Amino acid sequence: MENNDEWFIDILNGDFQNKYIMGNIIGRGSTSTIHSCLYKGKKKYACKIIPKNKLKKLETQERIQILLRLNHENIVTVKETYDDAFGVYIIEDLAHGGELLERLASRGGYSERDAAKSIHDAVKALEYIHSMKIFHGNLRPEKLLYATEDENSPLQLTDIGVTTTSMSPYKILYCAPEVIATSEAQLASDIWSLGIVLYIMLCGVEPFRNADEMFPSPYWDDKTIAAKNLLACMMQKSPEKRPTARELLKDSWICCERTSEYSMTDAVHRLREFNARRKFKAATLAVRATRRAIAMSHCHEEIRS
Ligand SMILES: Nc1ncnc2c1ncn2[C@@H]1O[C@H](COP(=O)(O)OP(=O)(O)OP(=O)(O)O)[C@@H](O)[C@H]1O
Repeated sequence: MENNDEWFIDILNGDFQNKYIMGNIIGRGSTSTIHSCLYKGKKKYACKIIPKNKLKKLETQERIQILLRLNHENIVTVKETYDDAFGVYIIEDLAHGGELLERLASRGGYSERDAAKSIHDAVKALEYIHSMKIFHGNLRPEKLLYATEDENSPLQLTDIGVTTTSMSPYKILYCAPEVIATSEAQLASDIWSLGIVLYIMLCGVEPFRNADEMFPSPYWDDKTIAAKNLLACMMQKSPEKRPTARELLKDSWICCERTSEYSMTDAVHRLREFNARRKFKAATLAVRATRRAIAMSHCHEEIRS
């Protein structure tokens, strides 16, 4: 078994506590807990705490090296990392503007053009990491956060390849067919996952797997051919046939060239229901994960004493 005690800098001996004051929990995922934290009494950051028992040492060290190198306006910047016997602590920019679907669902209505603007930001982030041959591997709506509360805030991608991806039924919704079949993701798998996010944004329901009709009535009656064509390309079964992120940046719908400004009020109602269900499922997974982490930390304490 690996000795997890000293992966990087020991948080207890390092200067984490001199620099940061840990604040409230602002988010929970199935592998981590996210706190706000205050740097030198001045600037707020997010601190993501991942228990080491959910990570593989070498893989995590490599991924953290990558994360620290990333620098793009549509990616949440990782500032530094720490670790102690319990976990890895990733200090990153605090995304003040909340999650993508939360913001859309809180609006009275939104258009294909509004959806395209957000997707354009997500595609720019993918183009950047894909150009370095890095894939996200776990792209879902909660990985797309607004940097600020401003209406024109950039959308940012987070959690690039840090956690090991367990396949819960909830996560499978966003997994490309090749990931479900082989558990191996590739660059094109991110394009499929983003396609699912866009599908949900446009009609407020998830795609019906194995259905004959990809765009069933009444959900898709008022959507443009350009939007449907784009989705049909992004969600092709064969990964080789999907457009690359670079190609998507030239797509006229994504670039908002004549993209419809008609307000999709039905979609927003359905999106609110979808979002409530999504939050409930994510919270259930997070509670289970927290219980497991607490049980593990008790074991750890017992072994130490
Ligand atoms: N930098 C950040 N700023 C603000 N909120 C954040 C930040 N990072 C994560 N969050 C919030 O915390 C929630 C959980 O984060 P995330 O999904 O990355 O956890 P996770 O444990 O890696 O998830 P999983 O392992 O289930 O994929 C997000 O949905 C988001 O609301």
